[in-house]
Amino acid sequence: MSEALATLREDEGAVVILDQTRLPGARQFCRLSTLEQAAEAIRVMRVRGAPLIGATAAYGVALGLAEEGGDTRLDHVLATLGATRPTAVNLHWALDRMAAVLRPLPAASRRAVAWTEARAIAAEDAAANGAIGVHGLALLQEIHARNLALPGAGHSPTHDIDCVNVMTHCNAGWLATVAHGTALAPVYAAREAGLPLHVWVSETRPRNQGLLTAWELDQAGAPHTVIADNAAGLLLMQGRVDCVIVGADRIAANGDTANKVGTYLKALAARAHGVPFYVAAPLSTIDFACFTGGDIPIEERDGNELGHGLVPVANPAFDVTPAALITAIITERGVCRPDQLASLQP
Ligand SMILES: CSC[C@H]1O[C@H](OP(=O)(O)O)[C@H](O)[C@@H]1O
Repeated sequence: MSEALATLREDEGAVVILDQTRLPGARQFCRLSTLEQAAEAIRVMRVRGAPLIGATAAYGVALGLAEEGGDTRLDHVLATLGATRPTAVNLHWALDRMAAVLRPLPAASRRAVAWTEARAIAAEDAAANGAIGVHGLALLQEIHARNLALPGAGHSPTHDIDCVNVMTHCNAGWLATVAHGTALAPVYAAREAGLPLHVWVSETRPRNQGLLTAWELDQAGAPHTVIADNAAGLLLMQGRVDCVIVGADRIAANGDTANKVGTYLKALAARAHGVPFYVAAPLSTIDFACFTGGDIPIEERDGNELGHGLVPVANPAFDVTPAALITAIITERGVCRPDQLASLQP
């Protein structure tokens, strides 16, 4: 991916982000120079996606300490950023990590160290997602080999058996991270490996992040088809999906997973039709302090995103998929069953 496509980069004491509220129509960049600008960018989803929200919050701490770094200021900076969005644990994980590094330091040295730590969080996210791509590719290669061994391979009435058909929900591509993406990382790795692949892209109402996924895949020259969210069940029933791969905003210790609203319905339909359902996420998205999905705060966003003020609406931004419906979780440390997460605990 070229630098010009980067979601977030440093620029002389500020942070330049790709404004995702302008995509897919326009590729517009925003310069964040203050704590308030960083908080607003997260809150209104100029940057979005759990890992990218975490990295942006980390840089937001550095921006917030530009003038002074005393305890009161640090508390205000952490509270301001922590109040932006509740569900993606990466935001709170990043702020906790920044606090742990900065609190023991004298106020005068906190600013420089904050930039260094934010830079490390961003670099670690990119590396983790690259590894997710490698582990996810192995799964796709297994599916491809299994398909080719099927009787009548290549003569499916509904789709090309030689091609691995992946379904995804929302956007968990490089736009949602510092680099590579999570759910789309195996897709990009498959492209590089020459594995024939097609992606069913769920539009993902009401913010239609699926169109971000389509924009990404178009940029990559990856075959894809956008579908209405409600069409997923038919495609799964018709045998036109070989696996579902989604991202995550918070994975509880038991493997229950919060992700964009609509994920749970796809998991139910996938299980009903024997299609493997994978969650792809870095370890920074696993919240071991959260025992089950019932403990995950679900963000309720402004109803105007859905009803435009004309009708009464409910607008939960996420839902929780029970671990029992998740075939495996693809992390930078490998692929594991939801009931094996404890082995990944730091
Ligand atoms: C790689 S995490 C992507 C994750 O975040 C998205 O939520 P939002 O667009 O509201 O930030 C969605 O749940 C994606 O799966």
